[in-house]
Amino acid sequence: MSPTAVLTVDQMRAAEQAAMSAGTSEWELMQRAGEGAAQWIARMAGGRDVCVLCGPGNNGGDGYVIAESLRRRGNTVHVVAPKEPGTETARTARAAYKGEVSTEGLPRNQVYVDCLFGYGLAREVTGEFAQLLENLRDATGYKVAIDVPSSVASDTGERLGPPVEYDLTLALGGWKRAHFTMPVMATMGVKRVVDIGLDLPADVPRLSDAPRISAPAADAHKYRRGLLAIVAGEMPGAPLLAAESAMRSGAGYVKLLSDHSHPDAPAELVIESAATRKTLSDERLSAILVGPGLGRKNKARDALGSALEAGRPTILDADALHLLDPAMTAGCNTAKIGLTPHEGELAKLCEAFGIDASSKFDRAEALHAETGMTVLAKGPDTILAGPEGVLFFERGSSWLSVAGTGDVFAGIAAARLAVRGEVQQALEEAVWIHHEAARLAGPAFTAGTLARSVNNALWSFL
Ligand SMILES: NC(=O)C1=CN([C@@H]2O[C@H](COP(=O)(O)OP(=O)(O)OC[C@H]3O[C@@H](n4cnc5c(N)ncnc54)[C@H](O)[C@@H]3O)[C@@H](O)[C@H]2O)[C@@H](O)CC1
Ligand SMILES: [K+]
Repeated sequence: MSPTAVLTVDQMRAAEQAAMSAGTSEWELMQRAGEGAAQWIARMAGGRDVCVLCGPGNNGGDGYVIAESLRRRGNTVHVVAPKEPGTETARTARAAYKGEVSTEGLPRNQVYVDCLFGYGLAREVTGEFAQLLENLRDATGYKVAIDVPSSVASDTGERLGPPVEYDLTLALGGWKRAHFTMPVMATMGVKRVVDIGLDLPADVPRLSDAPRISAPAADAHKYRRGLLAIVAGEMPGAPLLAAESAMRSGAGYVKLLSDHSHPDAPAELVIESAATRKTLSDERLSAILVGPGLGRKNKARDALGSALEAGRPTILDADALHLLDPAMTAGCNTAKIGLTPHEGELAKLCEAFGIDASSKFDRAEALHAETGMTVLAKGPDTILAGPEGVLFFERGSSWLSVAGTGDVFAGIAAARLAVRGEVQQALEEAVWIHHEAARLAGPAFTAGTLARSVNNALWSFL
């Protein structure tokens, strides 16, 4: 079992099929899933009454196993099932449940366990099922989604029925993509995987694990710890913010290449005149950041061209992503380049590189596959596509939705690249550091406060 694997419905079905071919029956898998979920629910419920909503498929089957397990533990259990089970295994589970079943209505003030639909949900939820989900949405009580919320498509996170806010979501056997896709991932409450003993594939997208960040070597000096050059442009504020966060992300030396006067710059930031081909070809440069505040005029295009020509490990953000096209990257070692687009920039890049995909996941994956560049698709959900595969992330603070946090992120990413040298590792670390800095910065922070929280965020990963 690889607990971080994030699977499509087809991959999940294949893993279950493999277990069944190896001799474990579907009923055995359902019992493991239901019993595993019931252990969590029993803990959360204490002695409270539990209401289990059962659908017509195997997700409903899990519900009957959960209901019977909780009934045996002494909880008062109500099952609401508008339809009789339609699969053989769910019928077995139904027969094993020794309590009452009603076809409609929702008792009040319960611990609600939603087993109407799992990954088999294939179309819009209507009729009595939609009514039940609306009742569940409006009910007061602790709400648990089994496997996935019942109105959500597992592969895409698409909403196919009334939205419900859950307190706990128990993924059965492994994560599905919907668990890390906005906006539905924000409705799932605490998320946990219930292990049912499946052998999950290793070559699939996975959930990022917290990184380990090393302190500098005992004999480190500023160049060995990484020298980062930040290429400024038209607007002075954004590259300065990126520099503020980069200086606190572990690199030994951060230079801002800018013709602005920067009266607010901290004394420890080295500011040199604007980037030229010559300054960017300095062999000591461990990484280059281009994009924040760059502008989109000819001068900006030239600066980007010089940075790409230098061939150093490079992060491209903001305006650089608007200027980038296949002609500019031709001849570059794209394995050294990381892109950090938000949604609009990702769409623009896909247009420039001729990629026809619509979901964030597909766009990020295809852009990496097409160009060789590593793509960090930012936003309230985050997808990283690079040579090591695709990574999903848990959500960061929603206070990050303020101007300048992207510049702060770019600074962290570029500094980690200067330290690590590997683009995908640097971007993965940067997401964690950014989220942790946001947590430490508290509510309603500004980008400047966020940038100044970055060094303390590193504590969590040492
Ligand atoms: N296959 C296995 O080995 C295991 C499956 N498990 C459970 O099985 C679930 C998947 O089961 P199923 O594939 O049976 O599918 P689901 O139980 O998710 O639901 C699909 C059922 O509902 C119907 N349906 C789909 N969309 C509908 C709609 N909008 N309105 C009305 N009916 C609709 C389908 O025709 C099918 O009967 C998983 O999410 C998980 O909970 C677990 O028991 C673990 C083992
Ligand atoms: K469900």
